[in-house]
Amino acid sequence: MNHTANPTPFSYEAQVYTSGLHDERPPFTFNALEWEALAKARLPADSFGYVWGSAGIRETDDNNRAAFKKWGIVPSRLVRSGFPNLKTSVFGDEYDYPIAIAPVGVQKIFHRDGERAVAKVANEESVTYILSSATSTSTEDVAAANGDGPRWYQLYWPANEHNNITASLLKRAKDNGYKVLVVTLDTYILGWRPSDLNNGYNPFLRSDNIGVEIGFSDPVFQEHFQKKYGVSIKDDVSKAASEWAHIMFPGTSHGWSDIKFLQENWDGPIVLKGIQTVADAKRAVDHGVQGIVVSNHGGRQQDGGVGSLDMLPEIVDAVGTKIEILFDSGVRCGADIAKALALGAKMVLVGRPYVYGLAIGGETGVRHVLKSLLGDLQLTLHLSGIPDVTQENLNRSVLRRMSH
Ligand SMILES: Cc1cc2nc3c(=O)[nH]c(=O)nc-3n(C[C@H](O)[C@H](O)[C@H](O)COP(=O)(O)O)c2cc1C
Ligand SMILES: O=C(O)C(=O)c1ccccc1
Repeated sequence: MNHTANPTPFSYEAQVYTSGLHDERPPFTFNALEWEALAKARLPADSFGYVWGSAGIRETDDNNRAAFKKWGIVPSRLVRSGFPNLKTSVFGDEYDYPIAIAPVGVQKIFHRDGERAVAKVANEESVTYILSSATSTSTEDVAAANGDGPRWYQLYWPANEHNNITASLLKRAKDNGYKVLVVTLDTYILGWRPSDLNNGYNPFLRSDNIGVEIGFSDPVFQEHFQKKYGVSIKDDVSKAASEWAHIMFPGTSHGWSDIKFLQENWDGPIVLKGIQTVADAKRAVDHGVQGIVVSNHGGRQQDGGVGSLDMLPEIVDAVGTKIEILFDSGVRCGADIAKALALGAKMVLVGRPYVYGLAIGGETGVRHVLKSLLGDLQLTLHLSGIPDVTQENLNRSVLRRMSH
């Protein structure tokens, strides 16, 4: 199937300059590094702390950014190509753009329109939407907002004793048109995050229980809760929220042999998110999954870690011909996306930038961020003489490792 709704060449800057002639200004800055500060000015301290937060003293987060700066793009001249084609092919399907909306939970703490706004804009801009299973909007409502847009489903994986709940979550995702299952492996418990610890803030345990919608709307979880406590969810909402939080984040990891259960309960591609070593990438291949996301969760889980991009080349060298490799953590601009693609990623997940856009301006903000990143990516490739994002044209030969 082709997820290609938008075949026309992309040129956001041309649109912006033309509008400028009529005194129309973009909704907010194009400087991607200023989005964080704008979001901070808009949000309550605890929700800003939640999106900005990283583990420990933020070394992993810092290393994520530093990793991009170790590579420079070297341009080729006199290349007669038009505006670069950004289409990419993953798991046998074609997608208009090589970026996806990273799964981010509890989006209503950033804007009242939350996941709905993001899913709607993702469809309009033809960007793949990955729904977090820790969201403040149900699987079904997000699918409705996303319409015929490309969408994938991210699983926080309940412990084996709750396999019936996992099966129900997967069935709902399948029934609602989510094509790829992304299983996050690095977050069976939340990391040590000083910003949230300072605020005593866990979005699951807030009084309005904003991050538990997928659980509360799940018939198998409803039944489980009723059976265990003898009351319905609405009769003891805070107990139900804490029960759901413990199911989603059981505190201990699954093992590799548990992957089989997911394969038996999902008939599309399965992607493991959070891989950081060659050994694990090889295990993923051995266990027959279709893809991995080289990711350290944006540095939010384990501190003192390597930059996610630092690990990408060796993982691509080891398993790149056997499995699809996606990437996230630290992506902030078009050149970052180009570097991750050049190092072998098929698709790049964007996290905090679009959340900042959501916080700053709801749908308009998300649209501006996506268009900016794609416009920047496209011009960066164009001016580097790179006609498209296939490995044939966008590969390590366009990068130089810098000495600093
Ligand atoms: C506020 C927030 C919530 C997140 N929630 C989830 C989630 O529910 N599931 C998941 O797999 N990853 C989650 N992530 C991690 C992202 O999917 C992604 O790996 C990370 O944001 C990438 O790093 P970046 O923010 O530096 O781009 C979350 C990240 C943020 C910032
Ligand atoms: O904060 C996160 O990184 C995350 O994955 C999460 C966990 C629980 C609720 C929402 C997001």
